[in-house]
Amino acid sequence: MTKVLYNNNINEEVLQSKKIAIIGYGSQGHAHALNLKESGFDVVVGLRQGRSWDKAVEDGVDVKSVAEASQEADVIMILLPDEYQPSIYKEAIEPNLEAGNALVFAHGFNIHFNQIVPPADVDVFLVAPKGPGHLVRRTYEEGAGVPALYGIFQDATGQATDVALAYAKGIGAGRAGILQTTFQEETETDLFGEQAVLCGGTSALVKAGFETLVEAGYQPEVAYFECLHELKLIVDLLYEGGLENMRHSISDTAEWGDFMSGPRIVDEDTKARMKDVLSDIQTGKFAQGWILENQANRPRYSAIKTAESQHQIEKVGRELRELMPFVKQKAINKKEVVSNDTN
Ligand SMILES: NC(=O)C1=CN([C@@H]2O[C@H](COP(=O)(O)OP(=O)(O)OC[C@H]3O[C@@H](n4cnc5c(N)ncnc54)[C@H](OP(=O)(O)O)[C@@H]3O)[C@@H](O)[C@H]2O)C=CC1
Ligand SMILES: CC[C@](O)(C(C)=O)C(=O)O
Ligand SMILES: [Mg+2]
Ligand SMILES: [Mg+2]
Repeated sequence: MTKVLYNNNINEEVLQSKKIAIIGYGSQGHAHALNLKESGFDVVVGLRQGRSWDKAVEDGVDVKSVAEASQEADVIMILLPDEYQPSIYKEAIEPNLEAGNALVFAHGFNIHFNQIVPPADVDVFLVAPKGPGHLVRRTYEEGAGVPALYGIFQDATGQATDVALAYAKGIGAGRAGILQTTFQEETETDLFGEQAVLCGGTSALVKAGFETLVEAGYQPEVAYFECLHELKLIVDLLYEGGLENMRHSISDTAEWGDFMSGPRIVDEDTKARMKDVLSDIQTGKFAQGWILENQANRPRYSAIKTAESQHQIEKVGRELRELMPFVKQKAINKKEVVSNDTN
């Protein structure tokens, strides 16, 4: 089995004498900054003036411009949206890099697809949590953590691995498990997972199920509870104990239906299309398309985002969640975060 590291395998001393700049205070940025700070490390956040800046100040974090934070830090973690990283790196980070600094990423996209080419005299590594930033923060506060991958692209100082592991421990990943990877493996598996299973595959499955029931004349509210709301409860069982645990909790009727109908929905053709998706990631076709979409100011991204927000499942869901105070509460917390910054 691959070696999985936990807190007691890691000595964080190497990071204690260093200043860490977290560039960006969005989903991952706020989680890394606050977790590292509470783990006892010296953190500064690099931002432009705006919503995130105000939120970080409100959270009691030291905030400076991207250039200033990069200049004074030894370890610079770039937690900006992937598509904006290359220009901000060129303008405000690269001119402030010193030999022996560490340049860090939570996703390998820009290094792997050559959008950022760092100088040879800095360490370059990734610490990539395998979960959304808000959960990196929430689980840390609960005394738990989200697993993370680490990978070394350049080891100019000979300390890159030790610093990467200390960083991963600082954000709470050592409570859940830390695995070694490469930039190529992290980039390709992360893109595949989010497109085929976690985000793209799941959204498409949920919408198709909802539409099938509504088009057959069933109430949209019933379809919403069946195909979206209950998914969280089922996924909790998967998270806690895998497929077996989920199947232990559901009825035998559901389990038989799972065995009989699941493979009719996701069959060999689906798997062949998954392989196409993976191939587009591996060849760089997906990355090229996303880079061009951004260069054109995101016309397709914006149009699809608007259309998706108007889908019937979203309208029905908004209404139903208003009537569930326990779900609504979480939504309000999230909305506050979103309205105060972009995370
Ligand atoms: N989202 C996630 O859970 C995960 C993300 N990752 C990776 O982490 C990295 C960060 O992603 P994510 O957290 O989603 O990013 P977000 O979209 O949440 O980041 C937004 C942050 O970037 C800041 N920002 C945007 N443009 C600029 C700019 N021009 N100058 C200064 N600050 C700017 C925003 O500030 P402002 O308020 O001023 O706009 C905000 O603080 C990416 O590499 C991503 O692939 C990895 C694992 C999971
Ligand atoms: C699943 C999406 C993700 O890869 C993540 C939260 O891990 C992302 O890029 O946001
Ligand atoms: Mg991911
Ligand atoms: Mg991702």
